[in-house]
Amino acid sequence: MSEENFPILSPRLSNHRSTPTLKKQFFVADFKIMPYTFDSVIPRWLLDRRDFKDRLKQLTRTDIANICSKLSEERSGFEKESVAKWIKDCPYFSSMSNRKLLEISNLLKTHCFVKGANVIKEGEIGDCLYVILKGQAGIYLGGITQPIAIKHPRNVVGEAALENAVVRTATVKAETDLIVLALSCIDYLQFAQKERQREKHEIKVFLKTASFFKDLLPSKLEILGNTILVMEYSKNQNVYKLDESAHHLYIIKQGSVLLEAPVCFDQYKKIPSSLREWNGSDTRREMNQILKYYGPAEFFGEREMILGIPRDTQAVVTADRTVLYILSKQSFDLIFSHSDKAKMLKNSVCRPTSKEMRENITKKVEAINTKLNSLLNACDINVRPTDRSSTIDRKIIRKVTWARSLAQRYKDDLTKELNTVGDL
Ligand SMILES: Nc1ncnc2c1ncn2[C@@H]1O[C@@H]2COP(=O)(O)O[C@H]2[C@H]1O
Repeated sequence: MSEENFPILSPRLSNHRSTPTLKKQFFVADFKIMPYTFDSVIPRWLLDRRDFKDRLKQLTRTDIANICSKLSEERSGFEKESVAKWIKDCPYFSSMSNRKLLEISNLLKTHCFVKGANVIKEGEIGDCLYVILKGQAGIYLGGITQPIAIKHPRNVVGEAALENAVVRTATVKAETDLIVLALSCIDYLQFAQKERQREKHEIKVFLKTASFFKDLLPSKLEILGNTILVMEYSKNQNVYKLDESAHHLYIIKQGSVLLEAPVCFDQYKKIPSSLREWNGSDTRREMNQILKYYGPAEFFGEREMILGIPRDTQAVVTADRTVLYILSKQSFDLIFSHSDKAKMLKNSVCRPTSKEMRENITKKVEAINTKLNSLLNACDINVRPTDRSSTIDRKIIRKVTWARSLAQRYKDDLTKELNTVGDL
């Protein structure tokens, strides 16, 4: 939600002295849902201040938790609208109509969990779903100690059991102190189920735009649409890391992701130990080689899952608010035949061998080093007056200074390039 669209929530803000009509507006807003926005009452210069923006965000978030801890009859129209606006920003609810969002937001109740507490236990019957308001929740499968995913605010957990009428598919743990908004199973069935079915239909239509999924049989597309989970990621968040077990395939709904592989290589470093002697030692360096960028309607993560190996690449989100559809291995195996998987493997991004990647990087490093050395030579920074007894020519000093600064500038640029060579 952009700051301009933040509803007015804080009573402290309502006492703003420069806006005498504000009290009246609040009074009216309590009876009628009115689309007031911050920038209609707070001066732009104040809204643009970073500390003010941060405080505003904090207040808004806390207030959502406060509003949802009241009984629904005790919430004002304005408060209901604020919660509805907040959940519209969650990918799970984003396509619902405003009227529906208002209905649902009125049913949400605040729950708090301390760090380490179980929010959901795998195998139990699902009685509600949760929208994360503050904190992080880890998803754990079958007693594995490492989470298969970490969910952040605006993500939903516990929807799968309600939507597919199955027991809880995973354990969800509070990774930090956690504030969530709960929607009970009964309320979900009565108010959200229909909208979710419509959304699932839209997911199926979207999946048909993704290569490989467009030719799927309708029955398989049905399973795909019904079992797929949606999750939002922020920029630089890892979708998966190296050596993790491969449990999922990911389809990009919006945003972008890059796939990279680490390359280790030994560097021989020489350090002078005396006037004529050098000591050398091998140091191990690791660089990430970018394999591919993925955008909307593309999918990734299938290769290791099909081969049954741990992740030998890592996937990193490169755009804020990237939304991914997640397909579990179980559903994947149900939908795709052996020949489908073989075809997928053939089309999947070709991961160069470590040797190839090493050679590739070494070549680039050498090219940069050559460039650097020729630059330093061209600058001729060791120029000295030939006549030892004469005083050093001022012109030469100036030339040396200039040449040195030029060399330094290029050296800095090239060193930077050298450090990021893995990204080339
Ligand atoms: N692979 C996954 N990725 C992200 N979230 C998951 C995954 N598997 C299960 N979950 C979430 O964990 C929840 C456990 O309870 P549910 O099965 O009701 O709903 C599940 C999803 O919200």
